[in-house]
Amino acid sequence: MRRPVSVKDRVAKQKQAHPKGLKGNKLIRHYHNLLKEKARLTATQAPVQQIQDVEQQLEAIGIDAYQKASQNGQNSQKGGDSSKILVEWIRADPSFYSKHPNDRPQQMLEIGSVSVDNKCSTCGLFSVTRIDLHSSHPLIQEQDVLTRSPKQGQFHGISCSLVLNFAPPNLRAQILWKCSQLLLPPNSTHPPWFFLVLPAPCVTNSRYMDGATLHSILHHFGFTLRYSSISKKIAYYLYAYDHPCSTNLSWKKKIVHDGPSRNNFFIPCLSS
Ligand SMILES: C[S@@+](CC[C@H](N)C(=O)[O-])C[C@H]1O[C@@H](n2cnc3c(N)ncnc32)[C@H](O)[C@@H]1O
Repeated sequence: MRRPVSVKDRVAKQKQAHPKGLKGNKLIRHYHNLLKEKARLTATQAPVQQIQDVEQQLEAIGIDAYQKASQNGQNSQKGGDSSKILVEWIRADPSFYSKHPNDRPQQMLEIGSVSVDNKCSTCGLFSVTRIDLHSSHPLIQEQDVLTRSPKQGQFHGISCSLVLNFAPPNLRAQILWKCSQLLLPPNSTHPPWFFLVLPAPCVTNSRYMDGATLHSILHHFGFTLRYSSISKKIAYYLYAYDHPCSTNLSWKKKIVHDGPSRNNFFIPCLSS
């Protein structure tokens, strides 16, 4: 049986390697591990010095290098552009894709945008508003989705690809709630849609989360699963926003699959 390696140990091991030497997926993974370590230290009220040490390691890698690595992962030659799947699903479903030209392009919000020429931007179906915590292009607004107001516009669809796993656990439910508010009102015939992409292990190898748990949580936010596809690395989900978001959200964290080599990914939801 493989011994579990804690985030703390993984961070310590990677620290020995010079961060500038890390590339591609290794860099992305290390950056995520540092973010998790920072969240863990902050939650356990660890000494400020330890938190600053992790922050310095994050700075040494730099958000630019992290986003560049994410952009390269989206490169079509590497088959990494998740919006290709989104476009296929939307095109194939008449409830999401009206044949009437007056209904196009649909207004779409891309959260965590690192590229302006991925499939959702070039397919002609959508007019894309792109936001990211750290803009890497003039057509990407620098904005935290949590600070965005529905008054700035409501959307037919939202793409939230590899963002929830990047966000600290305590903000994940807030991001889902915000997405429900930034979509047009729920509709059962022609519903607004929500495209969620997660690293597959968040649902296939988490102690606290599996597909059924994820979809039940998302259902509380107004989303019903329509399409899913899981590869070894990535899980893709398209939800219909077809009922109102619950006002009393509460989901107790409980172990759904136990085992030593599992991760702790979860979406903590507190009742209001
Ligand atoms: C791994 S990258 C994902 C890039 C791309 N969407 C993809 O699927 O490859 C995660 C991005 O989400 C952004 N992000 C995380 N939290 C966010 C928030 N609250 N608001 C806007 N962007 C956020 C980060 O800045 C980062 O660029």
